[in-house]
Amino acid sequence: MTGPSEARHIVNFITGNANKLREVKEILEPAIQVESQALDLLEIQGTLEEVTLDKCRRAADLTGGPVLVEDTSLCFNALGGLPGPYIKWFMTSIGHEGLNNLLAAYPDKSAKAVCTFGYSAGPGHAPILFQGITDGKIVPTRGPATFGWDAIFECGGQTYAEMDKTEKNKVSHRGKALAKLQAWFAKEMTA
Ligand SMILES: Nc1ncnc2c1ncn2[C@H]1C[C@H](O)[C@@H](COP(=O)(O)OP(=O)(O)OP(=O)(O)O)O1
Ligand SMILES: [Mg+2]
Repeated sequence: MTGPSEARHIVNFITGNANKLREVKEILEPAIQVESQALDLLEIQGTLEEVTLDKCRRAADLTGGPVLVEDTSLCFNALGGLPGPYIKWFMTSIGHEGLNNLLAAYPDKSAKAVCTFGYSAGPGHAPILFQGITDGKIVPTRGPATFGWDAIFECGGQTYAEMDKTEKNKVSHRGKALAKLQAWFAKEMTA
């Protein structure tokens, strides 16, 4: 319960991606108010967790305050988890068709979409991670190609691009990770 005298939780979500920001707002608001700064944070090489931890520390140092960051990976099981955190560069360079072609040599088209959020209370505070994973498979493009690789990731018979927003947020890697973050914030608020 939030009374008029109680401060509502506000997060400063640091991202350069407007679509991510829209999804995060759709899921978290109104319970958690989402503010944002569009900074292009340097991303290191490493595991999904290492990439987000480093991104979160960098964002806290740059803004000097509490921050939320997120990193999205798309892991092909036949390729030992690649492209993983490097999906953005693969998307930009070879696109939907190229990503499908990468799997042409393998019967296994299964993939995992992994979303890792990092929250830090500010510079010097250890980031806390919240991860969500959705299993699916890589298919030729279906649905409007408006957000990254949405149109080639199928789960439950539909690609992310074919789902309506509410439906996608319920099953998506981002929705699952944010459910964990919401539960953590709810505990913090009552602590
Ligand atoms: N739910 C999604 N559906 C489709 N594509 C997605 C989704 N989430 C992220 N992507 C895309 C956007 C990027 O090309 C790539 C993830 O790279 P990532 O570094 O996490 O994002 P980004 O660089 O665009 O934003 P940020 O500034 O938050 O790092 O996957
Ligand atoms: Mg990025």
